[in-house]
Amino acid sequence: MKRNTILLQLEKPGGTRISEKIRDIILDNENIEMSFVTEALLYAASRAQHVHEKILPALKEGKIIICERFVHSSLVYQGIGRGIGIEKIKEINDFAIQGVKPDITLFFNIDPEVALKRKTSKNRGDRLEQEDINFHKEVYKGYLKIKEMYPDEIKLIDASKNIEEVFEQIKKAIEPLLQDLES
Ligand SMILES: Nc1ncnc2c1ncn2[C@@H]1O[C@H](COP(=O)(O)OP(=O)(O)OP(=O)(O)O)[C@@H](O)[C@H]1O
Ligand SMILES: Cc1cn([C@H]2C[C@H](O)[C@@H](COP(=O)(O)O)O2)c(=O)[nH]c1=O
Repeated sequence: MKRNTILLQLEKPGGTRISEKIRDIILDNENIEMSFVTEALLYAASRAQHVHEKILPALKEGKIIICERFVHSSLVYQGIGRGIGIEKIKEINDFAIQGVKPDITLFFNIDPEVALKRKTSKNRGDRLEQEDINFHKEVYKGYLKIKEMYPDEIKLIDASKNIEEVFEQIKKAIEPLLQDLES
């Protein structure tokens, strides 16, 4: 289908009233007793609502969607970081997303220690961000593994560069795709 060029900026992984409530439960620093399985299912549930309420209707209207974080995040954080396994996480997410598949995924490649410093410079960070640095290193390695598994779907962006340079890389990565969609 020819897509029109309206960009729909969507929040992650909330983006709807219900998804935001689920996200608050996941990231609440007080929920220290949450099991890894519960965490994985809640991310999938939040994503299911997002797909149902926002993504599918927007796709039907021919809109181009930019979404921060999608299934790959769960594959690496819950599948690898939490040790549940990529296959199980893929299974529950396949059920959640009803066949929706991104045309392209941008992976902002940066040393996990630098990323964590950036993200926690203003506050102490959410329940996931407060995990030990080794967890974040595993997640980072997980993203590299996922990139090897799906080389054509994922484009690497060097996020160690300044914001202007990062923006230029993003434009270069998505421009061919936008041209394809408009032709
Ligand atoms: N290229 C860059 N160089 C230096 N600082 C950066 C760069 N890109 C982002 N930052 C800073 O790093 C912090 C986190 O960036 P950003 O909000 O883009 O990450 P995020 O993963 O979307 O965060 P979250 O989703 O948790 O809000 C912000 O304070 C932002 O200003
Ligand atoms: C979508 C998703 C996210 N996470 C983790 C990653 C972050 O530490 C927090 C919050 O996400 P944000 O978008 O950076 O604010 O949640 C995760 O573990 N699994 C996921 O599927």
